[in-house]
Amino acid sequence: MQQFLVTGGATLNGDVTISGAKNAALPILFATILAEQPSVISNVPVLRDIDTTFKLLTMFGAAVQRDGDSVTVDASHIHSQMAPYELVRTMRASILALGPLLARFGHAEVSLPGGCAIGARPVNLHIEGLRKMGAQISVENGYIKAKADRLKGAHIAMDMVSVTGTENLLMAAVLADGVTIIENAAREPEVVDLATYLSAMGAKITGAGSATIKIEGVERLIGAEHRVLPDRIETGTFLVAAAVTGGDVTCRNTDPGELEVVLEKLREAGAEVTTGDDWIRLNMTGRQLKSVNVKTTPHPGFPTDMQAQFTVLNVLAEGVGVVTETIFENRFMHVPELQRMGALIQLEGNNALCQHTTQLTGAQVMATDLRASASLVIAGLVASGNTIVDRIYHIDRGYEQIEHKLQALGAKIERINAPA
Ligand SMILES: CC(=O)N[C@H]1[C@@H](OP(=O)(O)OP(=O)(O)OC[C@H]2O[C@@H](n3ccc(=O)[nH]c3=O)[C@H](O)[C@@H]2O)O[C@H](CO)[C@@H](O)[C@@H]1O
Ligand SMILES: C=C(OP(=O)(O)O)C(=O)O
Repeated sequence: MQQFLVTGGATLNGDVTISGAKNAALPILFATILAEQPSVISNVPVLRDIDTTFKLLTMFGAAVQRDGDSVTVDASHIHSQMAPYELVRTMRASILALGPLLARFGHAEVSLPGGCAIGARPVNLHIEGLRKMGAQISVENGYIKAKADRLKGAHIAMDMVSVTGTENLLMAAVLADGVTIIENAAREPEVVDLATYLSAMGAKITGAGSATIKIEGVERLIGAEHRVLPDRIETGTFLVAAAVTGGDVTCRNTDPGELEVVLEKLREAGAEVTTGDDWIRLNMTGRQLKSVNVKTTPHPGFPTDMQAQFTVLNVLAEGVGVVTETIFENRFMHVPELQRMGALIQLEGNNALCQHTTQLTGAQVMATDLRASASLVIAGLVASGNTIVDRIYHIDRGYEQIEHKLQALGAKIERINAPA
């Protein structure tokens, strides 16, 4: 098992190139299933979740070829519509295979993903939406079994905002017979990116990025080329790392428009943030970090995937910052680990009260999920001495070469093998 060894004290300075967004690349790669011709998807990050997706696509019978950051998927010879538990349990987003397999082949069998460190994460909205479109769905032996000769357009009002739920229904609706309306749809940029790719394939979609999406089903889709949008959460993670180390970092190949709320919070925290078309610079040199209150909500609100990083920021800032998590019921697993590093945090329900902590101290800490791992690395960058972050397979799910990118900015971080 691998670990990160982080030695605190370095100030981050320089440029970092942001990768394509994991949470956009995943649905888009599953959407390639919808066409008989190959699609070419570029700006695909090298990540464990992307490898898992390739394994699933290959298992279905698609031909997947990577050339640099471009991936060609040829789904013309799909022969299996089954996503097994062994793979689904390593990546919840495997549920995104359900909509496209069912829409194109009329049947699909996908393991239930189950809960994870951040919450129970049911998929009832995916199932209810597909049922509304005429699918017969049963859950047997831990598998969702879905059938429909051809899905039918439907009016679906989602009880809660769900990102992958919206994406699954969108991918199902593009080949359905008739018009589908998804109300209370997720408005995340990754949903819009998926809709842009589906439209390039010939889908008829309006309203992506708003709470109501209208889809007019078509008979078939064709292969298309698409460039995945930049990863706003990777961007935000590097910006927080720059802020807490008092550094000056420019994120390149990114999109400031995707993370306006996060940039506003960083300014409120005392950082100088400037932006161009495809870059964001955060300069903290000689400036005082101030605490900020953050409350996670669906886009365009503050993203839950940036909550753990802002928890660390608040611990290091002057004052008391309250971090409120409203999306997931258990997304504070990083808090006990940060407390082991000396962080003054009090948990009260879904609020974390973060008090200024003069000095974090290096410790051996355990990563429990993707963004929790990122927060522990950030804490290690400012802690005294050495921090060892265990179970970094979580971080490898969603951050491309994070140690190399941080090293290039001056951080002292190494990937090491855990003692046997
Ligand atoms: C691969 C991907 O894109 N993952 C993102 C996606 O996860 P994901 O799509 O799984 O998250 P959702 O938006 O679906 O979840 C939001 C909330 O709705 C609940 N819910 C969801 C579906 C459902 O059928 N029933 C239900 O009750 C969830 O338990 C959660 O409390 O959006 C999350 C919220 O922005 C992000 O943290 C994840 O990084
Ligand atoms: C929670 C995340 O991912 P997933 O939905 O794949 O677990 C994330 O990207 O922070």
